[in-house]
Amino acid sequence: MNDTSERSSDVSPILFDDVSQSKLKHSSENEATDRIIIKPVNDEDDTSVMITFNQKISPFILILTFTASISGFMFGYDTGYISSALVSIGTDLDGKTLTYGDKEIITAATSLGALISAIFAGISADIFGRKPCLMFSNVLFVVGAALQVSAHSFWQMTIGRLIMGFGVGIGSLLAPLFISEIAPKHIRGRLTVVNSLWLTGGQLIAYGCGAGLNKVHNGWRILVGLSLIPTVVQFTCFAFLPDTPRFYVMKGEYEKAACVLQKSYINAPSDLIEQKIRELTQLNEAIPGKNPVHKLFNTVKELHTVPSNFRALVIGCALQGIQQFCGWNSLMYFSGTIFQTVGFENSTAVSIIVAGTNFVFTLVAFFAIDKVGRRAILLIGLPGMMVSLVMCAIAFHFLNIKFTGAGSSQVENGGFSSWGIVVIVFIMVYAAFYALGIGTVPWQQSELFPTSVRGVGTSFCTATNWAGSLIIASTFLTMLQNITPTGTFSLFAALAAVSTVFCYLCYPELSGLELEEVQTILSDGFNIKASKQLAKKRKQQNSEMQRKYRERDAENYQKDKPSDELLES
Ligand SMILES: O[C@H]1[C@H](O)[C@@H](O)[C@H](O)[C@@H](O)[C@H]1O
Repeated sequence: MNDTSERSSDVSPILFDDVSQSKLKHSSENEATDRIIIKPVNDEDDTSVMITFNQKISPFILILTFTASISGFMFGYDTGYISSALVSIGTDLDGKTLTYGDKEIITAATSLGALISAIFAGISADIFGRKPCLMFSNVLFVVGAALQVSAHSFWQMTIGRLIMGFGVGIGSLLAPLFISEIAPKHIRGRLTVVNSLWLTGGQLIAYGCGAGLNKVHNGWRILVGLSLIPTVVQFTCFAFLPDTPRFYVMKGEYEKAACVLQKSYINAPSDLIEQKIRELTQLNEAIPGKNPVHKLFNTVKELHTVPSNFRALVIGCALQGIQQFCGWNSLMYFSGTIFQTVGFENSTAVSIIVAGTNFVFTLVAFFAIDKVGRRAILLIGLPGMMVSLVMCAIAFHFLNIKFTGAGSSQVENGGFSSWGIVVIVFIMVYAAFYALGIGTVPWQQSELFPTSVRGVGTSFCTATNWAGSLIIASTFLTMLQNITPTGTFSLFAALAAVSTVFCYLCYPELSGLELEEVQTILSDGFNIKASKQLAKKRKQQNSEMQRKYRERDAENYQKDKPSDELLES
C-alpha cells in the first residue's frame, strides 16, 4: 500500500444505504449485548468493531480527558487575561504608557505564536506522540509566563507572549485531538466539548481575576503568574499517563495500545480489543516515507488527493474560518470598548456577563452535541447569530455612534439609550447561539480525519482558526471606524448567512459514528442524508444497548438481593 490511489481504495467508498441495510450485522445472540460488528468497507473481510461492551465511562478516560483539557483552560486564560492586563500595566514597561500600537502587538503576539506552532504541531504529534507534544507545550507556557512576569520592557513582554502563544497553538490543536482519540464514540462529542468548557471557563476566570486584580499594584504580574498553576498540574499528570491507542497503533506499539484500550473499556474481552486493534491498523496505515520530510510530503499529498480527506479538510478549515469570521473574538477582545461606547459605565462587568453567556451555552452544547447532533446545533446556532447580528446592526444605526481617530478607539458617544440595551441583549443572544454551535463544533475537527493524516489535517484547520483570529483582532476597530458599527455587524451577519448555507450543504451529521466510519461517509460526497440516517441508527443502537444493560443490571440486582427472611434474621 504505497501509493495514494491504493490507499484510498482500501477505505473505499460505500454508499451509506449499504451500511445501514445490509452491512450492519449483529454477531451471535449472546454477543449481541456486548458488541456490534459492522462491515463498513467494500472488503468483505474487514470489520469495524464498536466496543460497546461496557457503556459506563471508565474513570481512566475521565482522567485522560480532564488532563488533556487543561490545555483548553490555558488557551482560554491566556487569551482572556490580556485585555485587563493591558489596562493595569500602566507604565510598568520601559517606564512609559503603552501606545495603542504596542497593545496591539502584545495581544497579537500570542495569536501569531499560536498560528506558527499550529502549523508544526500536527506533524510533530505524529512523529513524537500527542502526549510528549502537550508536555512540551507546558514547558513553553512556563517559559512564556516567566518572561512576562519578570518583564520590565515591552520587548520582553512581547517575546513572552509569543512563546506562550506557541504553547497555546499546540494545546488548541492537540487537546481536542487527544480526547477524540481516546473517547468512546457515543460520548466523543461531549468529551471533546469538555475542552471547550475549560476554554470558555478559562476566559471567564481570566476576566474575573482581571477585574479583581485591576487596582492591585503589579496585579497584572499576579494574573500572568497564576497561569503557571494549571500548566504544572497538566505536566505532572501526563508524566503518569499514556498516549492514545491510535497513536500507539500508528507506531506499531500494539501492546501499549491494547493496554490503554483495556483500561478504557473495563471488562471488554481481549478478543474484542485485538479485533479493534486490527481494525485500527487496517484502516489507518501509517503514511510511507524514507524520512520525516518525505513522510510529511506524502501526508500533505494524501490529504489533498484522497477525496474523503480533502472533503474533511474543506469542512474542517471552513468551520474554523467561519468561527472566527463571524466576529466573536472581536467582542471577546473589544467588548469593553463597545459597552463603554453605548453608555455602560461598568463595561468590565458587562463583558464578564458576555463571557459568562459563552461559558453557560458551551455547557448547553455539552449536553446537546451527541444527543441533538453537531449538524443540528450548527444549523440552529448560525441563523440565531445572524438574526442577533442584524438586530445589533439596526440598534447601532439608531444609536448613531461614530468611532473616530486613526488607529484609536476613541468614540463620539451618543450616550446611553434604550438602543444600548438592545445592543447588550442581542450581543448576549449572539453569544448564546455562538457557543451552542460554531464556537464549539469546529473543535470536533479530529473526527473528520483518519489517523494517518489527522495530525496534519487538524494542523491546517487550527492554523485557519488562528489566522482568522489574527485578522479579526487586527481589523475590527478599523472596520468600526471605516464602515461604521452598523456596516461591521451587517457584514458579520452576511457571513453568518453564507455560513448557514455552507453547513446545510456540506456538513454531515457525525455524532455517534466511529472515527473510521466518518471517512466512509465522506468518500464519495458530503452524503448529508446518509450521515443523518447512520447517526440516527447509531443513536438507536446505543439506546437499545443501554436499555439492555439496565435490564441486565436490574436482573443481577434481583438475583443478588438478600431475601426478606435473611434481612429479618
Ligand atoms: O471555541 C473558542 C471559543 O469560542 C472562544 O470563546 C474563542 O475565543 C475562541 O477563539 C474559539 O476558538
